[in-house]
Amino acid sequence: MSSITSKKLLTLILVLNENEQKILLGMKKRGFGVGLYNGFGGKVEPGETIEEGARRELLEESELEAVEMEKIGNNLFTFENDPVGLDVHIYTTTRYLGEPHETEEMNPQWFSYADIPFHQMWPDDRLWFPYVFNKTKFTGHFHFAQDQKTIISQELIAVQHL
Ligand SMILES: Cc1cc(-c2ccco2)c2oc(N)nc2c1
Repeated sequence: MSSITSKKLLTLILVLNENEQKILLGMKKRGFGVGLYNGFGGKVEPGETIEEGARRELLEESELEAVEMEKIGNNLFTFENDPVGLDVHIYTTTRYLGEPHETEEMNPQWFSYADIPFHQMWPDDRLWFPYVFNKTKFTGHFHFAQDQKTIISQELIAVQHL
């Protein structure tokens, strides 16, 4: 049972090449989640919408500009003995401009849907990525042990609207 007293608002954007059934993931080069592949994203700045924040982070971290984005999910991540939860708003984009390039934060790489490196990603990803590929909107709550690696409990619900 998590007893958070505050939440940090974060974004995560997944770039999909639907024709080739590939997803663009970034290898995180520093900071929180370093050494793991993930979508692109980060904090929402004051004065920007969550979607604008997601678009900005994608551009900063991959040099791609999302033309359209679809809201696909919302995950709450909580940790044992930590009063701050992470409220992560998740988007996909299939229409984007530019080519992905390595940046200070991320080293981008395309993966076939069948070859996603889940063993080098956050352990929750393998649970909710199928919702993304099926375009099923979802809300999730993943409660982590203090090691930030082990999921103690989880809830994942398909929803009609986010
Ligand atoms: C605990 C946790 C955090 C994040 C995160 C940090 C910043 C944006 O997302 C995750 O991202 C994914 N895919 N699983 C995650 C688990």
